[in-house]
Formats: sequence, C-alpha cells, structure tokens
Amino acid sequence: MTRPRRSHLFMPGSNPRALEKARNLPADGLILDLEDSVAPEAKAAARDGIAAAIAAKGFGRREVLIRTNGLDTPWWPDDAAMAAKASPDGILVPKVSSVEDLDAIGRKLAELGAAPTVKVWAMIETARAVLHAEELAAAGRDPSSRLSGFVFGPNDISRETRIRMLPGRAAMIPMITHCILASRAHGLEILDGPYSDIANSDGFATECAQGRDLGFDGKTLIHPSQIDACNAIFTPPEEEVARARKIIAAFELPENAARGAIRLDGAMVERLHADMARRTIAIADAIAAMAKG
Ligand SMILES: CC(C)(COP(=O)(O)OP(=O)(O)OC[C@H]1O[C@@H](n2cnc3c(N)ncnc32)[C@H](O)[C@@H]1OP(=O)(O)O)[C@@H](O)C(=O)NCCC(=O)NCCSC(=O)C[C@H](O)C(=O)O
Ligand SMILES: [Mg+2]
Repeated sequence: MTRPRRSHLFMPGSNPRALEKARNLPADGLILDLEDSVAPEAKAAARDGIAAAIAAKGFGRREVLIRTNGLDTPWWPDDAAMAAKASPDGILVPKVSSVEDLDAIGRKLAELGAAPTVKVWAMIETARAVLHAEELAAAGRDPSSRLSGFVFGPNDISRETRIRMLPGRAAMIPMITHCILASRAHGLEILDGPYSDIANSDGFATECAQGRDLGFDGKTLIHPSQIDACNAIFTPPEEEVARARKIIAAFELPENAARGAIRLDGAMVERLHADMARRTIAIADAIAAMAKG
C-alpha cells in the first residue's frame, strides 16, 4: 500500500493535550515520543499516556509510531513491552548504530509477541549509523528486522560530531545523500529531521523544499503550525500529476507498445519516466484518500 509520509509530527508522550489534539491534525503521521521530549521522571506516565491514547483509537489513516528510548537506556525494555502490546504501526528507535542493534530490536519484538504489522524505523543520528547506513539498510531486507525506514536526526548528529546545523545545511548534505542512497538501494523510506525554529516559517519552507529535492519522502515536525506548509511542499503539484497521467497514457497507445522512448510535447520520455509517473499518481491518490478521512 502506498502511504503518504509528507509530514510526521512528533509530540511528547507526556503531553495529554498534544496526544488528544493529534486526532484532528492533518499530519500524515504521528510520532508519540518517549525519548528526548520526555523528562526521566515523566517516562512512566508518558508510557501509560501513549498506551491509553492508542487504545482509545481515533487517529484515522494517520501512521502512528512510538519513539522509544534507546536500546542502552533503562527504559527500553518497558517501552518495547508497552509498544508490543499497544500495536502501533511502528516503533521508531533512536541511535540505532549497528546491525546488532537492529537484530536486538527484531528479537525483542518477536519475544514480546508483537504483531507482524508493527514495523521498525531507525533514527540515523550517530556517526556510526551514518557510516554504516548501507549495512543497516541491507540488514532491513531480512523480514525479521521489520525495518521500514530511516529518520534522519540532525540534532544528535550535530551534538556528537560538532557539525553545525546552519541554514542551507551545506555540511550535512553529503551524509544526507549517503543515507538517502542507502535507503533507496534497499527499498526503504526515509524522513527528514525536524526544524526547530518554529517561528521562522520561511526558513522552514526552504528546508522542506530542500529535503524534498534531496529525495526525502517527507519531514518530521515538532509543532502543528508546520504541518500545512510541509504537506503542500511534499504534495506532487497538479501539473506534475497531469503530466504523469499523460506519460502513462502515451505508453499505453498501441503505436508505442514496442517503443522504449517517445517524444511527448517536444521532450523525450522513456519507460523509466512512466515508472516515476506511476509512483507520482500512487502518492497523489493516497493523499486524496487521506484527505477524505
Ligand atoms: C516545542 C514545544 C515545546 C512548544 O510548546 P508550546 O510553546 O507550549 O506550544 P504552543 O503554545 O504553540 O502550542 C499550541 C497548541 O498546539 C499544541 N501543540 C504544541 N506542540 C504540539 C505537538 N508537537 N503535537 C501536538 N500538539 C501540539 C499545544 O498543546 C497547544 O494546544 P492548545 O492547548 O489547543 O492551544 C512543543 O510544540 C513540543 O513539545 N513539540 C514537540 C517536541 C518533541 O517532540 N521533540 C522531540 C522530537 S525532535 C528530536 O528529538 C530531535 C531528533 O532526535 C534529532 O536528533 O534531530
Ligand atoms: Mg535525536
């Protein structure tokens, strides 16, 4: 099933108002957080709050992920147990850095009897994760890993490596591209990291468009005010969808049945463009279905 992942909104599991509000926000996905946005003394209550919110349902077609604490923290066993029982669409695990980490996550979910529908997302936010992105993505081909995708974590990368987070992200682009190539080589999705300056809507829009052009499927967000702009930027424009339909229709014509390349409106198009067009249409249709609720 093609699923739009233009906008995935993080919210602290310790904020019941945010969890409630999320049911009516137009984000494609929600990430109910137990890690950085939840203080150590609030972890247990946040876990209970997330379990209750998921049990109460009402998130519609939005993809619901629980971000657990890291494997090396004292909270991971309880987070994993709650998530296995709550059965969200997936868990997002921070600071996954090795294939051994991925194996441990898959084994834990199996041991806890998590439904096969509970997928795994890995935050790529350590130097080792970036260096091993291809190995991690390849390990995701083993179904027992449940790996669905990566989420890029610029804040932790910056913390560990001292690479600065600056407008334009020049210093991070090589590693972003490396992670995107790794994910695509192994059929995974990949979401961009959050933009912290909530008040700077121009800076946010610029970074969304950059993320889209670099190849991300969507962006993770931290505030509801970021959703509409993000959705608009990651939605294929009407002209692109119309052009996609035209390309597909052209290749379906009997006179083009044996041709690999044709001229359409003055430009060359090949069957690889028809493949891209089919993806554009699948995403546009999925967005339309999402809007219907
Ligand atoms: C960033 C915030 C702490 C700002 O909070 P605040 O100033 O209180 O927000 P507002 O007053 O503007 O809120 C207005 C209403 O919107 C609701 N709200 C706010 N944020 C969210 C949200 N994220 N999801 C759902 N609803 C939200 C408020 O409840 C208000 O509602 P109402 O009462 O009806 O008016 C805050 O936005 C926040 O906590 N954001 C999420 C922070 C978070 O999850 N951080 C972790 C992810 S990013 C990360 O971890 C980095 C990554 O790992 C890396 O390494 O890069
Ligand atoms: Mg992080």
